[in-house]
Amino acid sequence: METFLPSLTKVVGTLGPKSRSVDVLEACLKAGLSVARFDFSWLDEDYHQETLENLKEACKNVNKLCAVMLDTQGPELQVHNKTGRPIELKVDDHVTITPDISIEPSSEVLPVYYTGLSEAVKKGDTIFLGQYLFTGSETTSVWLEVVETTGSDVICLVKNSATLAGFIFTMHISQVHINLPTLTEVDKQVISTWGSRNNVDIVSLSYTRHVEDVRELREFLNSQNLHETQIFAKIENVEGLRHFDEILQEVDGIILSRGNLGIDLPPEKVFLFQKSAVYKCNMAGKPAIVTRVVDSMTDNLRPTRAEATDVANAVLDGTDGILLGAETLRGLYPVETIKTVGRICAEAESVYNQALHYKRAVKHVIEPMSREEPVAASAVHAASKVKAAIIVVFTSSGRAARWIARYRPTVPVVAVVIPRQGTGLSGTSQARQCLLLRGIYPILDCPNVSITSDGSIEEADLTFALDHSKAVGLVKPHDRVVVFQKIGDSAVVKIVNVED
Ligand SMILES: Nc1ncnc2c1ncn2[C@@H]1O[C@H](COP(=O)(O)OP(=O)(O)O)[C@@H](O)[C@H]1O
Ligand SMILES: C=C(OP(=O)(O)O)C(=O)O
Ligand SMILES: [K+]
Ligand SMILES: [Mg+2]
Repeated sequence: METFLPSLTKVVGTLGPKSRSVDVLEACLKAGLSVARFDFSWLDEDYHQETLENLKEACKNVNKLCAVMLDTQGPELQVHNKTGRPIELKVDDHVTITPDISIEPSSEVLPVYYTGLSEAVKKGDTIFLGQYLFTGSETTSVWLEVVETTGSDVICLVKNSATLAGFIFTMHISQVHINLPTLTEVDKQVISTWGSRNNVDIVSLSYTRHVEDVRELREFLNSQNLHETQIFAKIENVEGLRHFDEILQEVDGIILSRGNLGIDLPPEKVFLFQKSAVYKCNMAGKPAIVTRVVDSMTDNLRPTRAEATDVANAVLDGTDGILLGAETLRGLYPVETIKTVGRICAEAESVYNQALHYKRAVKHVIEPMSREEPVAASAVHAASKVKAAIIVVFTSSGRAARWIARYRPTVPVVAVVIPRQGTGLSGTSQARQCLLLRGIYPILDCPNVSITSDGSIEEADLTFALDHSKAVGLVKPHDRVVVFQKIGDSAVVKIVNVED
């Protein structure tokens, strides 16, 4: 049987060839997909638009919300293999990387559109190249070591035999600064057309390296009238990690891109950065998303035991969401992958040390301290004391939902999103952005109820929330529910019983 909310932890799925029909998207949503990621490193606006239209239809058919995330290309280096013919590389052979993109890629030469490469690298540096970098059992991506540079060319030693398949290969050079803007002209173009047309909920800023990158994107979004769009910084290299604290202050959320991070860092360092970064996000009350968890499910129905354990550990670390890439984009089992990840997350949530987390969250004060936040904390505390089935929170901006999520309640939180009066905003973006927060299940308020300080209307709205929760099976008659709401200037926690 399908549960309505398979897990409190959210699943972000990258949409592509294997996940763009209405049927598959409906199945993905039912399996627990909350956020759709459109990766503009691959394919064009028309392709992504078609997928998005199908997603909208699927959402309507299954009556679920799904957030839309635009992922930028950023300063990603790519080798374009126009013919699509596979390229064989043999261990111990040499291969030359050249900025001359008029050359066809082959076993001898790999053209990449970046002129500064030979000046940026030195002997012994590590370069990775592949359609989907380093999955662990390598046959489709390659590890190269820089031997020498001649002029603008870089000569490398091949460290593992591989067949590069596909039309675009991503190149990653470990711990080397790429002198290209984080928000490129191509990205600006995509945001101003595709992003604006679809009023995207989130931009995922690939290769965020400095806080200025975030500020620049914010300014650009504002210039495009995308004031409501949130920014998630994708941390993919050591440069981004080094500036993590400043970046975290400016963004709405963090994506730990472990695909790239895992090859930028020595392997033994990855786990600690994950734990530390997720912890910082938790304390700041901002969502943390972890990527690259079940690579092997791209071609297999079951994850490896290491992958399954890794998903669980990400949940125990406090992550809000798991981002699936190749698994949903071009994998054979997009729906099964979402289901499997959801089941592992739910199992880990059931043993999550919420009490310890709660204590730490209470101790860590976010400046400036808001008066409502401690009340949100007591709502979460009350929910566990009275064994509430759910928490209901009323929010306009999503802020109140974030406060509640920060204390990591063990029960689902129904966030009723009330459009802020006089702004002309519908609240849809705010509701969908809540889909990135662990445990938060947003519902859009019934559009006809206008908000006054009149108690009767507020009661009517709680009835609406409880009826909906009953209908989807989150509560049943006689369950207890904790409500967190603002009435005028006061923040209120109350405990109610669900009626028959
Ligand atoms: N039971 C209720 N029915 C309808 N509206 C409510 C109810 N409880 C609270 N509200 C309203 O919901 C809105 C929550 O928005 P707000 O306080 O601005 O939250 P946030 O800071 O999260 O944006 C407030 O306008 C509040 O008065
Ligand atoms: C998700 C990642 O990046 P990409 O955008 O290349 O899929 C990653 O590096 O983990
Ligand atoms: K990208
Ligand atoms: Mg990446």
